[in-house]
Amino acid sequence: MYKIKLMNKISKVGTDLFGQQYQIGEDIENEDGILVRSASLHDYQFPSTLLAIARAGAGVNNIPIDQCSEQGIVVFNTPGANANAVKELVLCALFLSSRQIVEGIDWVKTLKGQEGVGKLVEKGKSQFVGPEIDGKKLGIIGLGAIGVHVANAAIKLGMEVYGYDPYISVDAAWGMSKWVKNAQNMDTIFSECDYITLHAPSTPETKAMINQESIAKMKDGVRIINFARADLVDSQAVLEGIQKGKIKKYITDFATEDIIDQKDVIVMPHLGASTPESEDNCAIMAVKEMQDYLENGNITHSVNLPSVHEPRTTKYRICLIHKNVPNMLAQFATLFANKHINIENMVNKAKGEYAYTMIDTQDVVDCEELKNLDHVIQVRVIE
Ligand SMILES: NC(=O)C1=CN([C@@H]2O[C@H](COP(=O)(O)OP(=O)(O)OC[C@H]3O[C@@H](n4cnc5c(N)ncnc54)[C@H](O)[C@@H]3O)[C@@H](O)[C@H]2O)C=CC1
Ligand SMILES: O=C(O)CCC(=O)C(=O)O
Repeated sequence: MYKIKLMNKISKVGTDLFGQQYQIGEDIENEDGILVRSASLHDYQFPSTLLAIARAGAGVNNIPIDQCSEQGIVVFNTPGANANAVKELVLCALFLSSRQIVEGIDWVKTLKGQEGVGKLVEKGKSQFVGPEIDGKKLGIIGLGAIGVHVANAAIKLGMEVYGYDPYISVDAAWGMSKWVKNAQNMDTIFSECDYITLHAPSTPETKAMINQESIAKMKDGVRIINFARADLVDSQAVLEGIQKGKIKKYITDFATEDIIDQKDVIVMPHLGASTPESEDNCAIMAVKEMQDYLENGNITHSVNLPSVHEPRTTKYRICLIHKNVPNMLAQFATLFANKHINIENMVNKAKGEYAYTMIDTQDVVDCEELKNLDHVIQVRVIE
């Protein structure tokens, strides 16, 4: 029986995929796996039983990745599973940033009870004029699953699109419209674009990338959209930019105390991925990743360990998480040889400081001896 703890509401379409051998719930203790959306795990005490965390979503800044790696906990996410949902809301944000829609709607509500609402509307509407996006320049920082979707859609809407991503993947580049201009640096985005949208993860490198200095390089009247994470933007610098008339609008999916009631700031309650389609997609992908790891040791879409996937052909599979240092495989092979256990298949891959080895055998091995080897973090036998 595997125990799965739910840290957020996860779509039933996904959790229903867990079979009879799973116990799932919010109050589970000593869990083998955690399913989470945006809940923070930074202060969560991981039980020694925990093998894997699956984030039903893209951003993993709510999970202490280094700590997980040190404890041999595999962390998965669900790349691209919510990208279309976010793209659609970013397109909405583009229009909200241009056309004073929210402000206009709020104003209409203030006319309740007044005589001749129709006439008042026609008289007052000129205060809510805003430009069309057709022909304007959009800068996209981060061309991953979401950035590429947004770029392609914006091209179709007639925008001139500039993209910046120093680590763009081959897949993302293949999926992107050829009309997207390759910005060699962020300054090109800042100096050229009428609209700037952020789609890079929260990392030490992206922290406060929108700040006083970068805002100073932007065009007057720039509109900034942030559906990535709050900490990519120095909100005080944005408020200052708005006050000075440099920034026309700031639209974000992340509520922080200082911006929620400010003029020319529109704050959404982290709604980017909140569609039934995206919630189902993320849950299904996260559950499948978790199941395949717990039952077969296979790793797909992990952010801290390499992708390893092998069909099962033997009675036992020994899964080892260890440091990515020389001589590990030789030590494993020697230990198996000394026990006269034949290795029928062995695969080893590394990601950064950590590595993962799967060894398939017909005979069981004593885990304690493997665990006692230097640099071995976790040993598990799957039958
Ligand atoms: N508002 C919401 O509900 C959601 C927000 N997100 C946020 O959006 C981010 C992006 O999501 P995806 O596109 O699915 O992830 P992704 O991993 O497919 O794309 C991220 C892209 O950012 C690029 N990047 C990394 N560092 C960069 C830098 N310093 N400058 C420019 N580009 C950089 C990467 O190379 C990658 O291509 C997530 O990390 C998450 O924080 C994601 C999903 C929903
Ligand atoms: O699960 C959610 O609603 C948040 C999605 C998100 O921010 C992400 O996938 O990074």
